[in-house]
Amino acid sequence: MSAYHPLNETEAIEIARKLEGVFQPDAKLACREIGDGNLNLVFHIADPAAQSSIILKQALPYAKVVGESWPLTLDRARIESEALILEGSLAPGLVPNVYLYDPELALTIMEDLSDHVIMRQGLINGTRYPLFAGHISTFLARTLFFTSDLGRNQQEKKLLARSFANPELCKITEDLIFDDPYRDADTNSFDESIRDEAQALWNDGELHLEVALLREKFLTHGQALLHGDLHTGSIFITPESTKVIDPEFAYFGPMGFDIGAVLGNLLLNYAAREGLDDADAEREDYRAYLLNSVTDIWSQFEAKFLALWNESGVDRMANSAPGYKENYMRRLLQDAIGFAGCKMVRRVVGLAHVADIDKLEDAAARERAQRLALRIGKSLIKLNRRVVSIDQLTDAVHSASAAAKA
Ligand SMILES: Nc1ncnc2c1ncn2[C@@H]1O[C@H](COP(=O)(O)OP(=O)(O)O)[C@@H](O)[C@H]1O
Ligand SMILES: CSC[C@H]1O[C@H](OP(=O)(O)O)[C@H](O)[C@@H]1O
Repeated sequence: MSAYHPLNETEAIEIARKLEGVFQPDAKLACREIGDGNLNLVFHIADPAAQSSIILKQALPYAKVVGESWPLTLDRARIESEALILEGSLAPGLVPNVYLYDPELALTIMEDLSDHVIMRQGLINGTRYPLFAGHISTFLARTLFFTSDLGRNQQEKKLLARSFANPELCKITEDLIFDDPYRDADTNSFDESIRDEAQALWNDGELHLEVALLREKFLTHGQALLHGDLHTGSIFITPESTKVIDPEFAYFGPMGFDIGAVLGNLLLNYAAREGLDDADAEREDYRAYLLNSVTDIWSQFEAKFLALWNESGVDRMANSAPGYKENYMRRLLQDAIGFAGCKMVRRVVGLAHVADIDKLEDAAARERAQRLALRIGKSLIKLNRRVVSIDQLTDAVHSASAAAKA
């Protein structure tokens, strides 16, 4: 019989106490369940006297945000811990250390990052993170390159892909990002005041073609091992340090999906500022910072990825075919921009929104932010296959902002 059951705080303490080399045997441990995500339990366990602490994350057999009516595999705890360990080896210092994975209880014990803040909250507070573009571009370039056919032996890559099939979590993304927002689905959730926008999404054939093409990529293009859910709620940050958490959606998919997740979530914060009553100059200054971050992330990613390719490329044809690298990087940029747009649309009309917009208390302000996020998202989706430069993203964002004000 399986020993699995959701833990309470006392049980979490007992498990943490057994972890070698962390707590003294007689330590007085305190525990709080702090999970604020959509899926799992997260326990913070600390010995305040010794100033030591750990995080114990346990998968529930269902999606917490919906309840027991939405069963979900416990194997996602294995995927998350294996992905964290692999990412940590490829991008040292950019993910938490994993101390233990227990398959029976579907739990992972990892480094406590409570001295960082969740980036979504940091952006909502208006904090700037000058090192972020450098850190996240390194994370993306190294994890994506070294798990792709460009940087890894292709037979080994196929074997690795077996452990990251992750069909149940992929299905969540396939539905919530690439299908439900474009039809009158039960899972959708939006304010009545923007029903006209939702209906426009359901009836826009040009948009549906682009989303169907991006969905096809998500379904079929096993380019590299993705984090799979790289939004700003999956990033812990300080001005000096960046740590990526929560890769339970990891699978072999199109690289642009991870890049687009980061860019799209920065742009959701940009759109949310439409609803803030900051003095205009201050608001536009922060928006300029966000857009600069977006272009820096892409430029630094491109440079780092190409440097890795030039130094460590394992595929003779890909290394030497004239024009192939340029073609590859252009397709990556196009995918990133298309996926960024999809990520924006789902967070306004689909299940599971973002605090940047939802926490705007004034209904009219929230509506302005939602409409702008949709305008930007749709424009990026429609633009994606025509993009040749990251500047086109910036232009599209400026045009959408200007049109929203007109
Ligand atoms: N390593 C960690 N250190 C400190 N807090 C953490 C850590 N991992 C998760 N948390 C806290 O738990 C919350 C939910 O974690 P997350 O991994 O995003 O769960 P879910 O998979 O349910 O979305 C985070 O927003 C953060 O507050
Ligand atoms: C029913 S899961 C909805 C949504 O939640 C996940 O995010 P997180 O684990 O960070 O809370 C993921 O983005 C899913 O699309």
